[in-house]
Amino acid sequence: MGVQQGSRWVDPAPLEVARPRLPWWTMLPGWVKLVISPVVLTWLAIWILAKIVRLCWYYPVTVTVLVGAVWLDWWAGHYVVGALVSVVVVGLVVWWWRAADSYSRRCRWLRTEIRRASIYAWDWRTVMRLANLTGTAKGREYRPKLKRVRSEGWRDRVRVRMIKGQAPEQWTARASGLAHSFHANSCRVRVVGPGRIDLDLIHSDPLTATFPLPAMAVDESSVDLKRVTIGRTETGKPWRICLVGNQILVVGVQGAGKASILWSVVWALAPLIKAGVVRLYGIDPKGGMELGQCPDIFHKVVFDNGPDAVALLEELAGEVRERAGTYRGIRRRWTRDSGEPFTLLIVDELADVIAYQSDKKLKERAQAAVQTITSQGRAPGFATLALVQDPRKEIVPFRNVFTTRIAMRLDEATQVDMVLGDGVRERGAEAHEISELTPGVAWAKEDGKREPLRARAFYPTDDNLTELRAYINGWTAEVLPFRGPAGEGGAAA
Ligand SMILES: Nc1ncnc2c1ncn2[C@@H]1O[C@H](COP(=O)(O)OP(=O)(O)OP(=O)(O)O)[C@@H](O)[C@H]1O
Repeated sequence: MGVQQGSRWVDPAPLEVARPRLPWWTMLPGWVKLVISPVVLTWLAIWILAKIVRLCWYYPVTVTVLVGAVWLDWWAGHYVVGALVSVVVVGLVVWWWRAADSYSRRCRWLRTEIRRASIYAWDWRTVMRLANLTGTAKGREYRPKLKRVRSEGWRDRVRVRMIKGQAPEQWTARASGLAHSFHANSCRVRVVGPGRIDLDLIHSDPLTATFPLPAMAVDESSVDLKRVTIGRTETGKPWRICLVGNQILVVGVQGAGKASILWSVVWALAPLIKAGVVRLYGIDPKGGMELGQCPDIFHKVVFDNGPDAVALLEELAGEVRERAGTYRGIRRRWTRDSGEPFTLLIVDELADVIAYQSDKKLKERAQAAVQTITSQGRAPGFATLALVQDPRKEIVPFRNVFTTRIAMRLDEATQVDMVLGDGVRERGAEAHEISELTPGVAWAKEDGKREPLRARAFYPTDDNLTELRAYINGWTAEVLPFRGPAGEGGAAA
């Protein structure tokens, strides 16, 4: 005999006749059916109402327009409705054609509803089954529920209620298949609450344009060391990093744009550096190729990885210990009114200082000093911004003391795990896939936050660095009279 599974019939054995089995309630006596019919009808009415409410919730504009059109049709006739629809459609096409940006900004709801109906709701059941994301228990199929969809142009955010017993990791493992099924370039899985996840289906990269440095902060009160803006995130928000109580490691191959993070941080801090609230120390083992562009904004700067660099590190490590000692029992952590400057150590190519050092003794001293600064500098107001190309353990053995880790373009997937930690790449942080054409793009992961963040640092130009230097040193551009050979007037800065 055929066996019913849900609403489907399983083929009977050969020669066996498939006999549909009638639902149990059809066998009930007539009077029982009569008695329970009001309950059944009420339940049916509630169910239909719930479906209508659900439809209005997910497609509010479509439902409103349809209801409006039906009412107008009844009130004014078919021709009026036809003319109005034509005008609206032509208007939308012209708007999209002439001002695509404002169209996609203002008509996001339209795009959302169209994409929800035509891509996600349309294929949801099939994709879930084929991707093995459904489950069966007691002959009943359980399916993840498609909830709210939000189309933002470059990505669609699709909220999903998982089925019971399911883990976000099961979705992460199928992210690539989901991206292909829903016509996206990639898919990231974010947990938004118990049993609920967001699928970010990405269609294009919003970080292809470079971001110039913003105007310099007008005064020191407008700079917050806990929220230093160094670029833009892919959602268009400011990319902020916290310097107080934080140690930052930036990893990226040559040309990944590490220096743009460095200068964006210094640019944002400029008023504080000028006012003496922030003191910069720098080590640039590449002979000053990077920090040598603004050497005089540093309290101290060394352009090699030899004894001078190690002496500077040891001096700072000593200060860390000393300041921590003076805080003991008096204050818990550095604040602006503690009177001492906040100290930021910038090391361009950390590996040169702590790993590629030929003198073993110097190497050990440098490692010990950097470890002291990074592990104990948190409370007494010492932060480190270390840039490195190679994240291997042999190069940076104490990666875990850096509380914010930034992965720029990397060579291999395994390096992403080394920088950002296990499991972060699976959540979408594919730093090894950052394009060579987008230097400055990075994935950042802060300790204590589950989700990594994708962003692009500001692009500092040579002129910006000249301005930075002049501002911090208090130089003013003086306009001098220019006398050409013929005695003509001119101007030069
Ligand atoms: N944020 C950015 N936006 C746009 N372009 C950038 C950005 N940062 C860097 N670039 C471009 O990428 C090039 C390489 O950048 P940069 O020298 O900063 O890389 P790096 O990682 O510091 O390299 P290295 O390890 O050799 O010092 C720069 O010449 C610049 O043109």
